[in-house]
Amino acid sequence: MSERLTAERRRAALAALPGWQDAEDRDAISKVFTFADFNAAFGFMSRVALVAEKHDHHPEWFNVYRTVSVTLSTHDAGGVTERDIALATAMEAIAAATGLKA
Ligand SMILES: C[C@H](O)[C@H](O)[C@H]1CNC2=NC(N)=NC(=O)C2=N1
Repeated sequence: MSERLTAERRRAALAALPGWQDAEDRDAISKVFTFADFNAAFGFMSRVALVAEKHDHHPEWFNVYRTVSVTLSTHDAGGVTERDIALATAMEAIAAATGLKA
């Protein structure tokens, strides 16, 4: 669970996660979510926070009004692992239920 992904696994995982891409400046994955309004953005963050704490795996994120910019990596592994893919997948499900802007 906490070894860095092979290039092949990483490509396949990203292909299944719309909007997620390799971070520009480090070994991580990132996405900018845009919600309908601040309420939806903060509701998303609140729900994700509960999942993150449960998994003991936490996003780096930055919120401005209705956007939430997220970066995920596994610090101990120095890169992207299945733990990041699992959290990104959970974030997709939560975002879909939270009021994403079309
Ligand atoms: C001690 C604790 O398990 C670690 O610091 C956890 C906490 N949350 C974490 N979150 C993320 N994204 N990466 C980590 O490596 C990480 N490590």
